[in-house]
Amino acid sequence: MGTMLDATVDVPVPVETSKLQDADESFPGDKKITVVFVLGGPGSGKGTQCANIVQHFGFTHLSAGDLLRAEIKSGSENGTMIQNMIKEGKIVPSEVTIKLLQRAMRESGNDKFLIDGFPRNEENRAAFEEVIQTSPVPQTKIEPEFVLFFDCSEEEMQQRILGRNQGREDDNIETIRKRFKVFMESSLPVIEYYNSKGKVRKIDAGKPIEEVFEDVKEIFSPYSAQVA
Ligand SMILES: Nc1ncnc2c1ncn2[C@@H]1O[C@H](COP(=O)(O)OP(=O)(O)O)[C@@H](O)[C@H]1O
Ligand SMILES: Nc1ccn([C@H]2C[C@H](O)[C@@H](COP(=O)(O)OP(=O)(O)O)O2)c(=O)n1
Repeated sequence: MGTMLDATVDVPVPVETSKLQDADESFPGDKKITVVFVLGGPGSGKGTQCANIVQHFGFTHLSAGDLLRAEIKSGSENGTMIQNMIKEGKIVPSEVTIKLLQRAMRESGNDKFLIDGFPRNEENRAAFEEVIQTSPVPQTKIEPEFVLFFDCSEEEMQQRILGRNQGREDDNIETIRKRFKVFMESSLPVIEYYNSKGKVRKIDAGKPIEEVFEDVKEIFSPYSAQVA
C-alpha cells in the first residue's frame, strides 16, 4: 500500500512536508527536542503511565487520540471525518494528526515530549520522519530517543477498556475488536521497525499499575536529573 508521500519522492521537500512547515504552523523552532513514542494496544495503560511519567520526569504528554477527540469537540472542519474514523477504529490521515501534534508541541513551550499512541501505522511513521528539526543541526529529522512499548494480552486490554467508563464512543465491543485488528496489522509492524533499530523498551503491562510504573521508572532514570 502506498503512502501519501509516494507521489513526491522527486522533490527535496515533499509537498506534505511543506504543508506541515507553514510559517505559523512550524515546529520545532530552534531548540533540540527529546521525543519518546509511547505505543501499545488499546487499553494497555499508555495514558495512565504517561501521567505518572509527566509527574516524575518533566515531560509533556501528548496523546494523539486526545488531540483528535479535542479536534472533534472544537467543531473543526475535519471533525466529522475524524469522528467517523475513530468510531470505525481506523487511523486518521497523518497530515491531520501531525498538525495537531506540532501545534501542541509548540504551545507547550517544553522540549521533552511523550507522544502517546503515535506513530500507529507506517504512514504515521513516514510522515513524522518528514518533520524537520531546524536547529541545532539544520535539516535533521526528529528521531525518537526510544519507544516505550506496553505489552499486554488482548483479554486484559478488553477488560480494562470495558471498565474504563470514559464515555468514549469507540469503547464498545464491536469497535474494540476492530481496534485490536488494526493494532495487530498496522501498529505492531511499526514497533517491529523500531525494534530492529534497537529502540524499543518493552514493558510487561499486564501487571498492576504501580508495578508497571516501577519498570517505567527504571527506563526513564537517565532523565531523572531533568525533573521539573
Ligand atoms: N496496569 C493496570 N492494571 C489495571 N488497570 C489498568 C492498568 N493500567 C491502566 N489501567 C486501567 O485500564 C484502563 C485503560 O488504561 P489507559 O491508560 O486509558 O490505556 P490506553 O491509554 O493504553 O488506552 C483505564 O481505566 C485504567 O485506569
Ligand atoms: N495516531 C493516531 C492515534 C489515534 N487515532 C485514533 C484511532 C484510535 O482508535 C483512536 C483512539 O486512540 P487512543 O490512543 O486515544 O486510544 P487507545 O489506545 O485505542 O485506547 O484515535 C488515530 O487515528 N491516529
